[in-house]
Amino acid sequence: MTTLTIWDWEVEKYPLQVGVGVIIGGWTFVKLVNYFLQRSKLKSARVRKRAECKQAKQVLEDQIKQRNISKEVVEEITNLSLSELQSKLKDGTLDVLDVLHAYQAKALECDEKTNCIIEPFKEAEEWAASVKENVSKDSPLFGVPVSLKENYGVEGYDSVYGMSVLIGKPSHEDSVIGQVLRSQGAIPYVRTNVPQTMISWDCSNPVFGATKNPHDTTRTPGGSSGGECALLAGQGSILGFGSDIGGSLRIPSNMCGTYGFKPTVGRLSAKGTHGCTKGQQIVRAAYGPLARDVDGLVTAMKALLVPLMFKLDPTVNPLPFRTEVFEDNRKLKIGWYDNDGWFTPPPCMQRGVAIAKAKLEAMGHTLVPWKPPNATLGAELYVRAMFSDKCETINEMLRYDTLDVCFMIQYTMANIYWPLRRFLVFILHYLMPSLSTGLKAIAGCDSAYDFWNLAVAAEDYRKMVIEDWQSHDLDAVISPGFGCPAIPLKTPALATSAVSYTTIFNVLNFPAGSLPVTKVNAADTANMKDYPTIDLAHKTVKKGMVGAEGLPVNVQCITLPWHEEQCLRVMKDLETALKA
Ligand SMILES: CCCCCCCCCCCCCCCCCC(=O)NCCO
Repeated sequence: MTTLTIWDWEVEKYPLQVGVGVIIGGWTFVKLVNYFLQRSKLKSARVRKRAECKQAKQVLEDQIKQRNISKEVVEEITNLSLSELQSKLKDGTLDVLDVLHAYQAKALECDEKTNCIIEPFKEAEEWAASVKENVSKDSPLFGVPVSLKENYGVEGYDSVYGMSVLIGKPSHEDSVIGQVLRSQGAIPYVRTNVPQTMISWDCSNPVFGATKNPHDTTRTPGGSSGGECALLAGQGSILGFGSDIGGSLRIPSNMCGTYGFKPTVGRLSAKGTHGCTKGQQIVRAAYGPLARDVDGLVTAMKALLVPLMFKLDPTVNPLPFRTEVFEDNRKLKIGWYDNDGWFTPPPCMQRGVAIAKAKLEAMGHTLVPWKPPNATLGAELYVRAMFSDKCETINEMLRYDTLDVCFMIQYTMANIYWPLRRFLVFILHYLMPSLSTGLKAIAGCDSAYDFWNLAVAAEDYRKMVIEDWQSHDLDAVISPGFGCPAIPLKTPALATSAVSYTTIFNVLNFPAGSLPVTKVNAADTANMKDYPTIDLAHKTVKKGMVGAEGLPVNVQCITLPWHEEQCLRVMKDLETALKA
């Protein structure tokens, strides 16, 4: 009888061991093969998607060449402000198609420099023709080209937000905001890039690559609506739309020197938009406009707050734009702060607030020091809510995907094995307290009971901040636009703590807008020598400030929930004072 041997084992002697070994080996082999097959499937999907989008851009570029539109005309049209453009479209000085063609050409030029566009809409010409035929010239956005962040659903187009698994799964209908925009005469013409998962303030992903800042292409444009703001800052868009669950309308506005407005959740419709935190109801995403001036934001809000939106999405508050509140010229009491006590912003951000404060005072408003109490609790609640599912939704979507550098730190922190997490939380508490707080909070919730308690804690925090605000009798508050100006590409994940300046108003669900007030100057960078380097985030910002001269610096204006018009009014006052 022959003896079956594996290596030099006699199988008959160890049947159990061999059996278990074969099962484990076979299972591991099948798992590994499956893993590599799934990864290669996703890689092919990415390659295919990139090629399709490149091809769509190429087709548009060829059309632009054929149209023979001069560079001067493109500049002339794209340099007009929104109100100038609107009046020229209305009185017929400019034709809807010419305006569209100018913006298409300018958008491709911006894309060349910053990689801000995912793809143009193939139907843009058709939509423009339909606007000319069916929409009244008196409609607020008649003939205005608009850009959309990639997570706005558009029938027949994928919303991928850097997750390869979402490639080839197109939306079946347009978002409500998209539908209302088109009914008001707007023409969507391009969709813009975002970071993987959109839970990042950088703007890169393995499908479409990194978007760069038009002011300095070695730096981030911010995120997650980074493609939108890079395009606006390069004059490749006049009006864009994005989303904000932690600052995504305001952070890239601050990095690119553009204007962004986050309304109260439920003021504008979220129907037909996409994201990977849909089931998380403690901090919800708000949708809003991005523009080149405050008038652009106001025009967009007015155009959207109409009966059609309330009909298409009856879950939104049916409150039309209150022009009387926006135009009110009563002098206001405005709180200000330049350090939230959680993350120290560099001197340029504090100077931005000082400029805004002086300008608003010169307009007759009263400015008093105030900041949201307990910013550390605000940051903790934010991170726990965002990762309350222990990152499982994202883990599932990213299982076979390539992880982008913009999400790597969040992913790693969320997935650390619990004994190691406990150990690190304990050690870091003494070395880098804010990192320790973040690491503890990002562990999320252990049960539904835990989640309910988190919801109660967030509610109590909102109540406490509102009471404090009201006890100071404030109408509005101004703060730094973010924790820092644009820092080099790939470094934002190392400075995640800087998001406390924007995330707090998502936890609170207060309307907040961002507008440019100044630029980083040589004195700001020289003053960095005293900047604290207490943890990785501060160190990253300090390093990132080298060579930052000339970058935009924004401030935020904030009001209580549903007071959007008052928030925009403060922004308008500040813009007027700055331009005077
Ligand atoms: C606030 C304290 C941070 C401590 C570090 C812990 C890591 C937590 C990671 C949280 C990152 C949040 C970034 C948010 C950026 C903006 C996201 C956004 O608004 N997206 C729009 C989606 O529609």
